[in-house]
Amino acid sequence: MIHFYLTLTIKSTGDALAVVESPKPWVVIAPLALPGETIRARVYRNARLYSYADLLEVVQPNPDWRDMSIVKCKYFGKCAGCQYQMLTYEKQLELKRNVVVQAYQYFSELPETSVPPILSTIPSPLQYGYRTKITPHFEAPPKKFQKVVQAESAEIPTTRPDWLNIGFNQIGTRNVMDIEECPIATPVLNEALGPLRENIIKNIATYKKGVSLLLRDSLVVPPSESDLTSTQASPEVAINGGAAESSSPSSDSEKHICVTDHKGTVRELVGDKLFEYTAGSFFQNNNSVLVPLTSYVRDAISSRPSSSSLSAPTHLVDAYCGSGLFALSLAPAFERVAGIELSNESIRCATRNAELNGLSSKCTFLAGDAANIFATVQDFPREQTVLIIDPPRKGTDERFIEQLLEFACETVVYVSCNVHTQARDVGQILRKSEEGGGRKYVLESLRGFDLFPQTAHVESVAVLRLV
Ligand SMILES: C[S@@+](CC[C@H](N)C(=O)[O-])C[C@H]1O[C@@H](n2cnc3c(N)ncnc32)[C@H](O)[C@@H]1O
Repeated sequence: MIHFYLTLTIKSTGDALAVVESPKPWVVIAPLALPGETIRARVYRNARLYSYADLLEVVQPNPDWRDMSIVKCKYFGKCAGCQYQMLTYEKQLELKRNVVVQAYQYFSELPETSVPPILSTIPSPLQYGYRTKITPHFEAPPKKFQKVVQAESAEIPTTRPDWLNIGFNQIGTRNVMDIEECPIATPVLNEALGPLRENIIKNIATYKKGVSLLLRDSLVVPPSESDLTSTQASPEVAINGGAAESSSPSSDSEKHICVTDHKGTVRELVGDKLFEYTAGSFFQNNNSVLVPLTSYVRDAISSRPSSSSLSAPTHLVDAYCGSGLFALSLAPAFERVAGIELSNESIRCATRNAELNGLSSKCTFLAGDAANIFATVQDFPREQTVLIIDPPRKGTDERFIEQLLEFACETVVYVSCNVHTQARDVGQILRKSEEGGGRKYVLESLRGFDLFPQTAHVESVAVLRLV
């Protein structure tokens, strides 16, 4: 393959974009470069409308933005996990706000007047040491090694052989990089990673296939009722750019362990609610920001315009509910709560979590496609009902949107880890709701949450009201 080496001037962040003007305008995407920088890059793949390049050297850094002295990870720049460690945390939050602005500008197809000013991004209380789940992986041993093993003349490695990399993907490739520690993961996951790696190295002869490991941070024991009231997390947040301090736990209920079995049970506290879920199933990966996130959604629901003559909402529908994070965190403020989720296992956990938190009498959880929820909540009073949507990255679908519009509840809160599909869906909801000529949905507020510090990802919360 022939590689093209280029000097590029960067125009945007995330995976940075540059435009080569000659012989004809052409977009090149390079990782980790910042606007205003000049970089040397090597093109390694051409798509129909653009090319991908490796960053070889930052020829002219952007001194206002780039500060390599604050990078905390020795793998930064090679590992695909983080993109923003060279930026101050304030700058990261500002860039994430811009991602929300641009997503609604380019993907919602809404007129500017329908999109409210995007509010500042809510920071994560922990900016390092926050990730409660990591999934390092390794490839199958090479055939040559497997043959030697079969011939029983294998030398069992005591140190890691050169071909064995246990870690995460290298930027822009499917090659695994060897990773011994991950500063964005919680302390207990980093403590567990070393012994886990040693065990794999010692037993590598027994592996015939590549493996994806799972490490999840869990509380050791369910806290007792008195612990639940005394360990309520503060919703306050700090921007200090510092690593997570691992405070010494004062009771068993504050001790953490690493769960590696996909079927094992993981326990987490979010404020005064205890959640248990199966390690292999979905749960948000940054516990430190979950109280600010769920409190924000609760406050946004209740802060209706003073002109509204409606009484407070009494019914909550949580579509794509997982093991009940939003449904159960918000349940105390509602008379009835209904959740739906595709995964049977998550629904089993949501039902159990309702019991654990004494909320069974008002909560029901159903396994199935999200759009099926509407048939089961026809008796909910629409003017007092709130719908929360938190779909996977691909967003929701037409069937769900059709039924949402027919259901026509007063408030919809759309939470998303992919603001681009959220913008597309919100645009569709607003446009279609106008078609009826009666009441229509408006986008009341929009703001990013930083669930993933040091990366380019942002969680977005959109609040829609029927007017
Ligand atoms: C981003 S997660 C949100 C889960 C939950 N709200 C939380 O914060 O923990 C999306 C969830 O949607 C579920 N899901 C995916 N497709 C679905 C569908 N068509 N209908 C219902 N749930 C679905 C996934 O299993 C996953 O648990």
